[in-house]
Amino acid sequence: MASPWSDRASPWLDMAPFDGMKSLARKLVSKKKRRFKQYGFNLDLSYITSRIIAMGFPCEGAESIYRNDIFEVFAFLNMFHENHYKIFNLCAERTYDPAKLGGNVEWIPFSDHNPAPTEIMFSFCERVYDWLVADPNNVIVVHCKAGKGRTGLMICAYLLYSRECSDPVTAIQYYGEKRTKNGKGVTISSQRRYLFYFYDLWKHGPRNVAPLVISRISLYSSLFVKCDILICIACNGGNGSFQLNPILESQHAGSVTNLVREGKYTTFFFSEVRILGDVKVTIYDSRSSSKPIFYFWFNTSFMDGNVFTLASRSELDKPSKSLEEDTKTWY
Ligand SMILES: CCCCCCCC(=O)OC[C@H](COP(=O)(O)O[C@H]1[C@H](O)[C@@H](OP(=O)(O)O)[C@H](OP(=O)(O)O)[C@@H](OP(=O)(O)O)[C@H]1O)OC(=O)CCCCCCC
Repeated sequence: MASPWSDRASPWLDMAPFDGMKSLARKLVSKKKRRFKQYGFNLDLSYITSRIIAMGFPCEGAESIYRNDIFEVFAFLNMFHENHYKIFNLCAERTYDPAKLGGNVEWIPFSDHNPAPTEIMFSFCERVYDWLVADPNNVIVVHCKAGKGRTGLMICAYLLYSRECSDPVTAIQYYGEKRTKNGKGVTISSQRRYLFYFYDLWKHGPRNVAPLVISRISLYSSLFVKCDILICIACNGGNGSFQLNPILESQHAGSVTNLVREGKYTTFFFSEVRILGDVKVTIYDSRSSSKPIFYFWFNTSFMDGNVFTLASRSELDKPSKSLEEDTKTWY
């Protein structure tokens, strides 16, 4: 899709040109994301469609050396989309004064490398739709920190909601191509899983929110034979919020009724761990419980059958480099 701007002179050209160091730092931090480098701008920003813009976080001060400068973003938006842009900030770990970007900013904060409950995905799509349908010149700008994963999850949801893409695989591929040079936009496994959940709900309507009981967790990897594993399970009780309440922390006495190790298999048995709605399972090594070995999310309404299996390392979120490719886990 062609970029929707004329060849008007850029006021930004009047500003002092970026020096080599700043340009290099921005390029390196952008990694494989496509940048907007025209009319004197140098922004971590991509047009996904002519009306959907993805970008990295708008910063001030030293961080604007290697990320988007909030004042440059403001100049860009007012040059090409004055009075017709709405910004969605998905970044939980930082924010800014919305007035510095004209004030039309909605904050939907969620954590880096994690999905959003489908209820929040639908609410986002409804607000985007209302804005875009209000005026044919209106555009949306979606960002998180890098403007890649969380941004991609929500933009792909809208591409499905608006039927600009026919299915999640197409949406993920399309977004990946428009946002990155290597086609890798939405790469976190649980973010992709939640996009399939969203698509199922969009196509087939709501599901019954099903409570489940976890009685065992099995892990297959030589790594688990050597370390003491901590398992943390939290869920939101099906209320569609980001607020996850801890249901189980295996280091607490009584949570684990038995632990069986056979070769590379490690199986934890629990006394009736009840879960409902969005569930996050996090596996730690007790010796370094600051950084998980891996984690993942699922929703109990999408559990077809009694076993939830992640059959390879690539299905885990941010897996430790020490996990083999054939790592498995099932519940
Ligand atoms: C001279 C500069 C050399 C810098 C080289 C840095 C090269 C480099 O790796 O830059 C990138 C890093 C990290 O970059 P960011 O700080 O922007 O972090 C990214 C962000 O968390 C993405 O999530 P989201 O915000 O899009 O939701 C995530 O994608 P996902 O969640 O999908 O995995 C991505 O992981 P990924 O890359 O896909 O694995 C992270 O790299 O930047 C910094 O560390 C900023 C500090 C840079 C300090 C610069 C000081 C001047």
